Amino acid sequence: MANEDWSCDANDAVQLTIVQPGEKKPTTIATFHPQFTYPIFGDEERIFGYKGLIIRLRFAAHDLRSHVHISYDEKFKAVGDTAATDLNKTLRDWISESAFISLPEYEKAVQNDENAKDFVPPGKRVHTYTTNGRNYEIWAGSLVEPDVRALLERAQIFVPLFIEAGTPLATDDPEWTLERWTVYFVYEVVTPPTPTASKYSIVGYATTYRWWFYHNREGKTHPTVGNGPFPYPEQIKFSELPSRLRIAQFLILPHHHRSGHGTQLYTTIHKVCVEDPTIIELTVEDPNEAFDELRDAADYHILRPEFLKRDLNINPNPYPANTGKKRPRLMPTAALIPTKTLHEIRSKYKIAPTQFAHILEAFLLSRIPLKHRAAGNANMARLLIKKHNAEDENDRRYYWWRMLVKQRLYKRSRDVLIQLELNERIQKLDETLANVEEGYEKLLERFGNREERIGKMAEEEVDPKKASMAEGTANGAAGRDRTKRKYTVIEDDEDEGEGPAEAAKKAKV
Ligand SMILES: CC(=O)SCCNC(=O)CCNC(=O)[C@H](O)C(C)(C)COP(=O)(O)OP(=O)(O)OC[C@H]1O[C@@H](n2cnc3c(N)ncnc32)[C@H](O)[C@@H]1OP(=O)(O)O
Repeated sequence: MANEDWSCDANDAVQLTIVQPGEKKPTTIATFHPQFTYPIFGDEERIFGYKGLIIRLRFAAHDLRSHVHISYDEKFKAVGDTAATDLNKTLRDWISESAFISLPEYEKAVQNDENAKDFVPPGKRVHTYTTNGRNYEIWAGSLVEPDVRALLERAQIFVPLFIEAGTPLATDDPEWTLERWTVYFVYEVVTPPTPTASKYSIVGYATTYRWWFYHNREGKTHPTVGNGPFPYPEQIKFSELPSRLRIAQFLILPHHHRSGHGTQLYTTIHKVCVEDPTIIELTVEDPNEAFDELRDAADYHILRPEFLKRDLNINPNPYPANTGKKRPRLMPTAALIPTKTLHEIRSKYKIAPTQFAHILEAFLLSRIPLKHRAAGNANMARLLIKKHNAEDENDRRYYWWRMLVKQRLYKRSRDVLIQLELNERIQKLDETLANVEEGYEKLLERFGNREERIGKMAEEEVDPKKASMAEGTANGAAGRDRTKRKYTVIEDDEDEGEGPAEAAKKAKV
């Protein structure tokens, strides 16, 4: 029989189920398939040797107590070296031994869990919110805490299954390094299904770690080498050194997608950063497209009120009146935008430089009326002739907006660009600008739609508290026409000069 007949799609075969105690035995809250299985079953994401294979991974909704159950109609009888994949062996590398008990034993343990009623997520509660009349809590705890580690160990199987190039954290590292990590758990607070069941039901989680922030000690005295004993007598606490906070893994379970939980979780982590004087900046380790979109929308929501308060806009007349027709060679950046104020805002909100530039550029674009932008069919040929001498001040603003973005893009990729012929360099920069601009237009459209929806809900005299909480849900209806940030030659990565080399999404403790 051909090999294909005995091979099946691993993403279809694996089914994840969230369970909770029921009247007599556990019931299913949700079942979903993984997005990826290549870390477990290889690049082809196929499993050989079974017909009708189902690998069911069960998780208790509150503490993620796990269970592996494998069933199939037929198994391939080994011929020489060709044998069916040893599923028990393969899965044991990823899931703890305790998950390999019999199904009745597992169901009994979930159904009769005496501790479930008193379960509270580990760490401390840092945020609560309501969406669509349902209540949620976000809890955060250090990886040093054993109960945080225990829960994370059970949750980590979701990393290879849902985060591309994600690897589970090593939780057995020394305490001083575990101290750098904080884990955030999102839970729904439900009416317990039975008198002994938990009121907590998992929604998602994120891990963050502190990364040393090198201070540019400009103008300050240089540190000197001391002759004191080493290690230092007073203990250095890594959780208190000036740091960047980096989001490593971020996951909302599929049955809770597009309800605003990711936004709530990100915004909570951001708020914690802003309130912590030892954290200088919030960064993200190798974000994917969906996370980029989430972060852009959330950061835009955070920064827009501040930008509006400061009435930020591009100065359409950056040159002094006596400049005449001759244009100075240098970009008049400081005359176009208030660079000092922007630096203050960025430091206050602790947004990484490139991310801040994205949000600022999108905002400045939004201040130019649509008909003066490419997206509103502005007369580009005319603009490219008239440049900063265009009669209409919004045309001049748009000209300068394009120049500001090009300036940033050029600075970031100077090394690549200077190797190209001038014409090619200009063309690549123009193409990249067009892609970046397209991304901003989409962000603005999504943001506008969302604000409109929220406005409508308020008009319909929905309870105002509910309307604001429902923001996340309202998000769900926005346009689905998405593109990844596209760069022609220019890679636009995080601004983390001395971050660890993370080619893959590899979390290092
Ligand atoms: C640092 C990292 O770990 S990167 C990896 C991120 N994690 C993953 O990809 C794991 C699997 N996916 C997930 O966990 C979730 O889909 C997340 C975290 C990406 C998004 O969580 P959600 O709770 O669904 O996001 P939320 O409802 O707050 O959406 C907010 C905005 O994010 C963007 N967004 C969310 N999901 C997607 C998606 N799949 N594709 C594109 N944009 C998305 C949208 O702009 C959305 O607003 P909209 O709904 O108004 O269009």
